Amino acid sequence: MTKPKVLISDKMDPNAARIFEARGCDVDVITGETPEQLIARIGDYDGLAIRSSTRVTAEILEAATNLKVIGRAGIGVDNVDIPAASSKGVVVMNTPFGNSITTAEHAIALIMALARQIPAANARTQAGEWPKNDFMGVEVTGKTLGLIGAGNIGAIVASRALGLRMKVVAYDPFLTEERAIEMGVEKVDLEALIERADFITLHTPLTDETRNILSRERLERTKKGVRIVNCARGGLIDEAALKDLLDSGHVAGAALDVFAKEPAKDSPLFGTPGFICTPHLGASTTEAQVNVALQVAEQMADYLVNGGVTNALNMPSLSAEEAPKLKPYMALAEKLGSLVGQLAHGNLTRIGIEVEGAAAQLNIKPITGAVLAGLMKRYSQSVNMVNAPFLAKERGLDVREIRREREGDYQTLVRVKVDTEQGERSVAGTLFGKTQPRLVDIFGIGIEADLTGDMLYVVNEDAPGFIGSIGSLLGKNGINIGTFHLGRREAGGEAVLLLSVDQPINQDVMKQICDTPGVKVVKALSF
Ligand SMILES: NC(=O)C1=CN([C@@H]2O[C@H](COP(=O)(O)OP(=O)(O)OC[C@H]3O[C@@H](n4cnc5c(N)ncnc54)[C@H](O)[C@@H]3O)[C@@H](O)[C@H]2O)C=CC1
Ligand SMILES: O=C(O)C(=O)COP(=O)(O)O
Repeated sequence: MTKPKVLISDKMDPNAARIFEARGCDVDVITGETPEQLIARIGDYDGLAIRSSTRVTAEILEAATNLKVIGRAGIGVDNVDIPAASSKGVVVMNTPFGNSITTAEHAIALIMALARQIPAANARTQAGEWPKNDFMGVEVTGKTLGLIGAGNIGAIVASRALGLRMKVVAYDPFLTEERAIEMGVEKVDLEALIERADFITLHTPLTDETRNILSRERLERTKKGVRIVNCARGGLIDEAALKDLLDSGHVAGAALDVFAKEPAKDSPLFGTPGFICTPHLGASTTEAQVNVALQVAEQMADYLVNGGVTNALNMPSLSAEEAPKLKPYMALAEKLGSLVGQLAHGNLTRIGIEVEGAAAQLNIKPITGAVLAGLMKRYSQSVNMVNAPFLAKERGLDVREIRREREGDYQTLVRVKVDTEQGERSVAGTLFGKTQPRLVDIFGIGIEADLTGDMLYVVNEDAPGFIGSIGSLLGKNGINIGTFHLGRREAGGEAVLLLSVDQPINQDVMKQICDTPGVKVVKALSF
């Protein structure tokens, strides 16, 4: 049998190559190549091991004719086009915990560096100035740290900050009161955090929701003298606004490990008084790099040699026997979870997963995993069907599974119920033709829809002419409708319109839909 071939394309601890070889893979280490060079080379490889420098785009995946697995020695996978990898059948794995402590420690180091202006004081002292009177610092003891994102790294930062006798207030839509109490932090909403924090530190992935989370408007509402740290992802902060507010003195200090554009070689922030930066060093300790290198090589080799799946972001872990029966239900479950995640606002505290009829005869754990993965995927890049139940438990989400005999019209039904701040809401779906997922109930309104691609969700008052007005509004804006699904509570009552479109709907068109008479709720969805 020929050995699987692995390419390590980013600088990685040498333990990774050793493990690949010990586990029966051939390995090449070729770092720093251009995309064109990687495109020319990638066709030879079964596995690609990366950190954050290699961008695995759709073009690279197109050329990767033998590729079976991409392993990220680290956490963030925003440099991998996961939908493109999935559609090519390439498994994407990461190492969700290996560098968390190290990154949290970097955030704490930057908080201390800001409080005492250590980099500037160091530079001027070594230049022979002895500027003892120019660097009055602040104590962190008793100060309020605003934590945006209370996942793995955020929780470690909170524990260290509490040790420094800071008060920690945290904003995270998935943080429950119980988990906040366990962490010793006060759960707050984002606006309260912005107004109360003396220091702010970011620990979220970069998603459509978190992009620009520290916008100009929010930065302007921070406390005068606030100090800000970002060791998560560039793009979370409006860098131009940060520069203006540092210049005006409203923001006393900012420390960035990550930038919207990396490598950052000419940022306008460079040289601004109060500004500190490091070149994406959050994960750069010997300990973390050994952890992630060993783990990624073990996981990738296990997949290439034995077919075992661990920490995959786009594939469930399943035995060969169960897989074919469960897969269509899992696809349905993932879509229902994703729908609820996109539509339910506020803090989710309880999730009920009811499986009825044919599906209830199977092992429903993967169905639960798929619902939770769908539900949480907009909050965390690292979530998958394997780790979603664990993450839900860790965050204190109350997950209830119920299986029952067939009761209603459908041979099989999967229902997802969530308790939100607006009360209980539920959606349900079934399989058509044994394999095709279909939504059949949305918040108590019967409908029949395939959840796929870009979609538009509208709640409106049922009235003559409404559907035509939405159709012509989309047509006027050059947006082609793929499928069109309708449901209503009763004639003249609340109605739901769910349609698939051939391209994402921009903000301007969303606003026009919002302004259409009779519209109560509008949301762009993506599956
Ligand atoms: N600078 C560096 O070298 C490193 C950076 N990172 C980055 O740190 C970030 C956090 O990593 P982990 O803690 O491991 O991830 P995680 O998935 O454990 O936690 C992320 C948290 O962000 C929360 N979140 C999602 N959307 C949110 C929103 N709109 N507002 C507030 N919170 C939101 C999630 O609920 C979750 O609790 C990732 O972006 C990762 O890529 C990770 C390692 C090294
Ligand atoms: O793990 C992550 O998300 C990181 O950002 C670490 O990036 P790196 O592996 O140091 O390029």
